[in-house]
Amino acid sequence: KNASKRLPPGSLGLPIIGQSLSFLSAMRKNTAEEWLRDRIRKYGPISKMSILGAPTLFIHGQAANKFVFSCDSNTLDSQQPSSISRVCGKRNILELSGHDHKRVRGALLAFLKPEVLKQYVSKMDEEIRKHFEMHWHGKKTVLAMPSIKTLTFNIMSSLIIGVEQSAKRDILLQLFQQLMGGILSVPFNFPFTRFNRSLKTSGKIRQILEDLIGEKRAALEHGTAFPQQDLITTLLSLRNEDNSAVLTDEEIIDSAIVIMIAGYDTSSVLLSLLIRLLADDPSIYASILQEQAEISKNKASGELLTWDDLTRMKHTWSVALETLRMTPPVFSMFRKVLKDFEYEGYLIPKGWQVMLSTSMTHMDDSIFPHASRFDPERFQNKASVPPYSFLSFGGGARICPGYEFARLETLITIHYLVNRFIWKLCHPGISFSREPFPLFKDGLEIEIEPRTPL
Ligand code: HEM
Repeated sequence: KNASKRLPPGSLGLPIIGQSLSFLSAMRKNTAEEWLRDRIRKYGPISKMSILGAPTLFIHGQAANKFVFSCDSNTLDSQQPSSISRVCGKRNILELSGHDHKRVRGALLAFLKPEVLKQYVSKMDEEIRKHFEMHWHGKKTVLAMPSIKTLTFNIMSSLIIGVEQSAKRDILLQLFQQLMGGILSVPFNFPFTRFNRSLKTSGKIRQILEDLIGEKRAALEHGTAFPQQDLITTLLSLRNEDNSAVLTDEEIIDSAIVIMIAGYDTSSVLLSLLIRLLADDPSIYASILQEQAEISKNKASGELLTWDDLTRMKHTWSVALETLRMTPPVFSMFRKVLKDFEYEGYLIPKGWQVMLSTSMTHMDDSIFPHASRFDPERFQNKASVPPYSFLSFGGGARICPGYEFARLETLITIHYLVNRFIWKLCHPGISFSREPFPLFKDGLEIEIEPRTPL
């Protein structure tokens, strides 16, 4: 056979199931990195397998990451399980490609870019303080992970769809939690399946968002809302040269659903990991407290944080980035193969998917020296992190547009946490399973004490 027509080494396993069950079980046991390491030992950094219903090319290394993130979108594009498009809508950003993807992404960034988000620091600050005052102060123990999930949802709700503290927001939180339950499920739409429940919930959320769009459009027309009030008003206000809308209502609804999902679970994982780290490591806790106390020292009681304050939280953000390196919430990324291509002499057929592992890259000693050592100094100087090697926010045309949003909410939350509380884990040494995002089985239960009175 012609060398250029060889398929990569490895096995596609059993029909349909392939290696899915063993991979998902490793994810749950938090040993997926070992699982992939074993493959690399056996087959090298390029191999084939079959997971999540498709033949898969697994590639590892900085050059592999560069290849995937800079590949043209006619060859490789976003790959999502079909349950996601059914639940989130077929015009959501993850499903769009080429020009449509660029247009919707550009529209989202009109709100998510730093120049706009900097105006929302005080709004996030109020939301975060209120959360701690209502749910943490006066308590002896807290289930930190669910509590932080509620917090990040509330921040998203208030800034992204403009729904602030109200019965409607509580309903939306419940609906989104139900939606998440079936978003990564086998898409069989029979009564009582997780998928069926998610689809029904998605219908209810869409109705609420449709009504919201109607209210916001009217408010913009009457001048009682302003264009950059939240993401939805921003999207409704974007116009082409001929005054036509840049996004359809369907695209606005689908994008809002995806953004709410993409934004709140990932950020809550990062914050939960930080809460565990700071409980476990007194020296990191002390170094963060020192930076944060320095910032509060110059503020009057009750004064809100500003954008400038956040730019001074460099060490805290380095600790967060190092946490994301050691435990990336998104373990691996997938791309769909849209046409045959050749990779390192192997044929990769149309219809396959390509998988990259973030964790494997982050734990590669040739990229991050002494990779298993927690060292926030690596991120003090951005230039010292080699390109295509820090993948927690992805890369290329689909790199996470929520980076700045996540940075702001993380820094403000950590500021109030360390200034106001001392905490320890109720179950030291507690680990998490990946479902697919890291989930602490005990809810990350902590014992808390106030550091300063309110
Ligand atoms: C610590 C927090 C976060 C992490 C670790 C994270 C991680 C990621 C990753 C890895 C991707 C790329 C996936 C791929 O290429 O297959 C991504 C995409 C995305 N993220 Fe985030 N994210 C975070 C927060 C957010 C927030 C707060 C928002 C919204 C406000 C957001 C919105 C999105 C969207 C819309 C995409 C899809 C982009 C596209 O397809 O062009 N993310 N995120």
